[in-house]
Amino acid sequence: MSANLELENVTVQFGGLRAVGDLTFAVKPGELLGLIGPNGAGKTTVFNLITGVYQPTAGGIRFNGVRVPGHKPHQITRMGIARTFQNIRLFGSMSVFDNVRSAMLMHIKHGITHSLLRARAFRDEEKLLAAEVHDLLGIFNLESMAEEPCKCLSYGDQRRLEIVRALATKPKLLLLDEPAAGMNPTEKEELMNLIQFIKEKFNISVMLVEHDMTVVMGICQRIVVLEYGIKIAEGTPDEIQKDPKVIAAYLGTE
Ligand SMILES: Nc1ncnc2c1ncn2[C@@H]1O[C@H](COP(=O)(O)OP(=O)(O)OP(=O)(O)O)[C@@H](O)[C@H]1O
Repeated sequence: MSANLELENVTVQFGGLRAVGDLTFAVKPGELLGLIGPNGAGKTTVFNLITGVYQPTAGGIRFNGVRVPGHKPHQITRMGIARTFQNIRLFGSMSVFDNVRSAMLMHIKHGITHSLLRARAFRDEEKLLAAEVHDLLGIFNLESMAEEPCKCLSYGDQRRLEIVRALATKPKLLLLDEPAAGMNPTEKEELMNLIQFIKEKFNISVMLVEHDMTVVMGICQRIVVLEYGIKIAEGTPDEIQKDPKVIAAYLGTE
């Protein structure tokens, strides 16, 4: 099932700095929503609020009706929210396979004590797990590199692997933080296709933070625009591109 995320009047204050102020928006089931704004507008902070890295000073966040604040990041991952980061965060010397396997372990039912008591159940799950990892790597054309240390992969492949790692936790909502950073035009084109493919294939909602306007305007169904932590606009890519507030605050600074 796809996801429904609601932020209602969310504020977060860091000492004297209000990084996000009174922010309300929703990501609907199956939607691809863009979150844009100039540097320091509060986009990554919003991801950190949704994933439990920060707690809101005020306001509410609900995911499929369940309150998010108060839960730890790994509990929120289990609720079905996965993310990638601005800077690639893979285990460089671990193999591609093990990077994806470690993310998928989130879903192993049996703990160590249980495994000792029921070695067979553990072995069965390990086999299932390995098969699922290979399936995922196959879908994303990374199967032939499964045993390579992931630091040997090209930059584009590492970015793709990060997305695969996030998908391995079986999310209903995927948060992508600047996935096109450092990519050339061909890689960006491939990334746009990949994001749309993922959304359809896995029937998930996607939230995209991205500075590249070709990518944002090309694939997002709706866009929320932040400036100094405040929402200044929300609408379709067409509406956003014509919005005078957005042009002044954001596109005007390009
Ligand atoms: N833990 C923190 N403590 C203090 N200030 C913070 C913290 N996290 C973020 N900020 C501040 O909040 C503001 C928003 O930062 P954030 O990283 O969310 O912006 P952004 O829109 O993602 O920027 P960019 O596009 O450059 O990545 C900035 O002024 C930042 O310095």
